[in-house]
Amino acid sequence: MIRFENVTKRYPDGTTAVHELSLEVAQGELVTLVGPSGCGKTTTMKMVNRLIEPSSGRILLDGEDISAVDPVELRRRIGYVIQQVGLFPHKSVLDNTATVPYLLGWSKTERRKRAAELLDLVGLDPSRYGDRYPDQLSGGQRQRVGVARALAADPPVLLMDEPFGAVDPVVREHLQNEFLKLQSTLHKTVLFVTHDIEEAVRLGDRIAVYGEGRIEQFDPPAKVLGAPATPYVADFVGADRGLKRLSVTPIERGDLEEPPVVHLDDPLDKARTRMRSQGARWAVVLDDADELHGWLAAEAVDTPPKSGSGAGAGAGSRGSGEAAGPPTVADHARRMEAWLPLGSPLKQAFSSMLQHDAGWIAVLDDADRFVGVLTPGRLHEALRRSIDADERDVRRDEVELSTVADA
Ligand SMILES: Nc1ncnc2c1ncn2[C@@H]1O[C@H](COP(=O)(O)OP(=O)(O)OP(=O)(O)O)[C@@H](O)[C@H]1O
Repeated sequence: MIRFENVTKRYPDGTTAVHELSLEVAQGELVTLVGPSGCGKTTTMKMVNRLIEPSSGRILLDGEDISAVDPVELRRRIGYVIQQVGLFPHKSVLDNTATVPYLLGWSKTERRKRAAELLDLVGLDPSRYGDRYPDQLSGGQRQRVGVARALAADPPVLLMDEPFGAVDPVVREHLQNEFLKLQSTLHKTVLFVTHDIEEAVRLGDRIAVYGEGRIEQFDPPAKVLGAPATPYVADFVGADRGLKRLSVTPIERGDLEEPPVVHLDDPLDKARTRMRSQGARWAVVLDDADELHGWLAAEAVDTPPKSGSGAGAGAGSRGSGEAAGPPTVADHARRMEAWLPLGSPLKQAFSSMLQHDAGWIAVLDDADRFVGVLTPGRLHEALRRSIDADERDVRRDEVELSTVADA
């Protein structure tokens, strides 16, 4: 979708901001450009909407050389979001959002309708915020208006230059998550500049790590963290890259343990037999609808209270007024709050274990069915697996490269 071919930008004072850059961003892909201040990220980005012209090389958009496209027409196809947002202070939020539809000559009704839709999309209620002025918004809300405005004419391409750079870390994380959610439905082709490696890792399908004016590595986040291509990249991603990697490695089925599973209405004897036969100290408890209820500890099963005592921490404990039958799992089951969907990052699993002070967390599939549990040991193995996979990839690349070199 966006293709740089040997693009160089030399400024009149002799500074080479970008040197022989070749890079391809696929349709619907989000590529983050990350690197220290002054390495040429913004220059790269501004060459795509022709705010800056390359000194040599060419840039293709959807196969078309952009140097032949009228810049105004080109910019209609490209949404642009910058750190200082650049909202018009004397215009309402609704009118700011409708800037591009206005320039495109849409009727007032059409523009306002579209602007309202977009404000909704970025999480701002148009009836509450539409008539406000930018200085009546928080920094995070202004950034949202910036994103809504960039999306107004539904451009296939978005350029985002440190769009969340000016807000505090908590708001930033919130905006990043919202943006990811938005991107998962809109599938724009996005070039996203940041100097924050955490942000690059969290958002990017692929990351281009810039050294001075050139790309040191262009790979998916897990690979940049797991197998930095050069000492420069290793240094840039930081010594704690193993930790950062937790946030880009998803929980897979193969990572999970399968503890004994019992149901709330199972007799305790049956649960005991099942747990003993698997040598387990606990079992996962499901309700009638096969949904996760919680867990059952072996101690509770081993030393059951006298029948009919109604003891137990479980939400399913029966009231004292009921006829006392043989004890069931419900009498002793405990609620379990620590669960995550399959595919969640390992980091979330780790933080959930800490938050709930749990030695494991339950993992559910898309339909909320229980599939297994992740334990600290399995989490470590999952991390190891993803590092090993990348090392294998790197070795394969080396083999391919040397084969090409030998040919
Ligand atoms: N108009 C200009 N004239 C001369 N040099 C420039 C001009 N604009 C940028 N530069 C230089 O080009 C290099 C790359 O700048 P650029 O703004 O692309 O970097 P960046 O990676 O986006 O930095 P930052 O993260 O600080 O925004 C820098 O050395 C900068 O000083």
